[in-house]
Amino acid sequence: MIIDLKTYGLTPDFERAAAGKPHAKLGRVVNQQRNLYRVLTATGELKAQLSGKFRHVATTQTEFPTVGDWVLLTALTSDRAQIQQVLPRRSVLARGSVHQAGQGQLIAANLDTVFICTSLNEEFNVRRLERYLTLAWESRATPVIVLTKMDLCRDLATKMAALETVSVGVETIICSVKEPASLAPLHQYTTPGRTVAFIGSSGVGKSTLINALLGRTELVTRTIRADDDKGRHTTTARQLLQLPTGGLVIDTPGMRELQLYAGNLDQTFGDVAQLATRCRFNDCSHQTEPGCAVRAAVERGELDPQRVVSYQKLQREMSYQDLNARQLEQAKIERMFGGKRAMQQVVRRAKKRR
Ligand SMILES: Nc1nc2c(ncn2[C@@H]2O[C@H](COP(=O)(O)OP(=O)(O)OP(=O)(O)O)[C@@H](O)[C@H]2O)c(=O)[nH]1
Ligand SMILES: [Zn+2]
Repeated sequence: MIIDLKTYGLTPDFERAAAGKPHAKLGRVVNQQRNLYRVLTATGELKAQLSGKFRHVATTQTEFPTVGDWVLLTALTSDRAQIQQVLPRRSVLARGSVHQAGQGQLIAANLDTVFICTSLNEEFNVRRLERYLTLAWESRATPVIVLTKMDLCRDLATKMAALETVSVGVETIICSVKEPASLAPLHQYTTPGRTVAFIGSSGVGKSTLINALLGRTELVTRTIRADDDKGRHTTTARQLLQLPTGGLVIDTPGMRELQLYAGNLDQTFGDVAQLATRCRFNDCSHQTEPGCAVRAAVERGELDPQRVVSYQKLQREMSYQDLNARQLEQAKIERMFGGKRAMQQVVRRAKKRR
């Protein structure tokens, strides 16, 4: 069997990166189950594990392969191989602080587009969308907002207006699987060799959309899935699937479990960050400090106070990501009591009272 890896997204960049190792096999990770990977190579699919050296040398989570990665392998038997190296990624979707600390949990690599799905019925929530956007920007793939279940939406104009406050510079696609023509804009991102993924809360219609793009019922949607049936996938061995348009879609369990993590605050909260530069104090918390430009904007009615709350929440979470357990405890104490000494006083006073 000879497979043209270009149909699996191979680009000249990856070819060049592999050229230095002519004896190694080049392949793309199409499935990961713990330490067991399935890798598609020009001569077929191989079951692969990490080489001893790889495990020995790797120090952070982000160095390990994930679905979508291009890897170099040495074959052991006709269907088994060892992964020697992960080629530099074009993008990587992760939760946690991959880019700062290298310890985030990888979800998928080498994506061109991340479709952020949110349904136009009761699920619609701009703040949540904002967080998914942050995550997508961090990945270095291009985010595209997909508003699903248009057929169930009665106040599109209100929702679009709310959306515009956070979606600057991001294309938005409004669609419904009930109207196949509305899915056409998705196809421009799934041209041959391009890789996409769908993220968003449970039930917004990700599986339904992927099935529609695949033209077959590959993924079990909520309507089909019985209540006691835990598994969402049918017998699919691949988490990276080819679409009839020639594009590729990655759908891993991690993508479904994606927790909302903060990333580049300035990207999604550009307006707040801009205002904050005009606060009198550099480390202004925008709560009680004099000369706070952020609070002033809220008071003038120019900035949604809810947005400031989200910004501060994300800011706190971000600083948390890089702290170890002990530092976390310290930070918590500081927030509650204004420092360790203050806490000790609180404790002493409490003891005295007893
Ligand atoms: N009316 C309407 N229903 C839809 C549409 N898209 C999906 N649904 C329904 O929404 C429900 C959830 O769809 P799924 O595709 O399973 O949602 P999901 O995002 O994959 O959910 P998880 O697997 O839990 O992450 C199903 O009952 C679908 O039939 C749509 O465009 N219009
Ligand atoms: Zn301030």
